[in-house]
Amino acid sequence: MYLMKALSETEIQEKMSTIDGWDYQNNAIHTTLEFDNFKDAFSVMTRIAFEAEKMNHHPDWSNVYNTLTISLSTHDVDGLTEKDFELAKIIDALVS
Ligand SMILES: C[C@H](O)[C@H](O)[C@H]1CNC2=NC(N)=NC(=O)C2=N1
Repeated sequence: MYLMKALSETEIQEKMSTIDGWDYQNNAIHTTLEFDNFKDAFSVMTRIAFEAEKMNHHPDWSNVYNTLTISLSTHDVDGLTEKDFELAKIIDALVS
């Protein structure tokens, strides 16, 4: 299995400036999304799930009613890779 290279701290800072509304903390990037209701939250989760499956890159997330909390990291390298930022951008596009 080909493993992507974990990004360096400098590369992470650089990539953080290309996404809005995400925090970098504990080797992962995080966001919280709020919707009008549970149905909207779960509908977006379903759409994200299909994209994640296509990429074979899966979010760590939790949902409480209308709120979706997402953390992205690359478990295989125990860090952040291009894929995390790629998925973050896909998520942002889905909710914008
Ligand atoms: C074997 C399988 O391809 C890997 O475990 C994939 C699946 N989805 C994944 N998702 C995330 N977020 N990180 C990974 O390292 C990862 N690895």
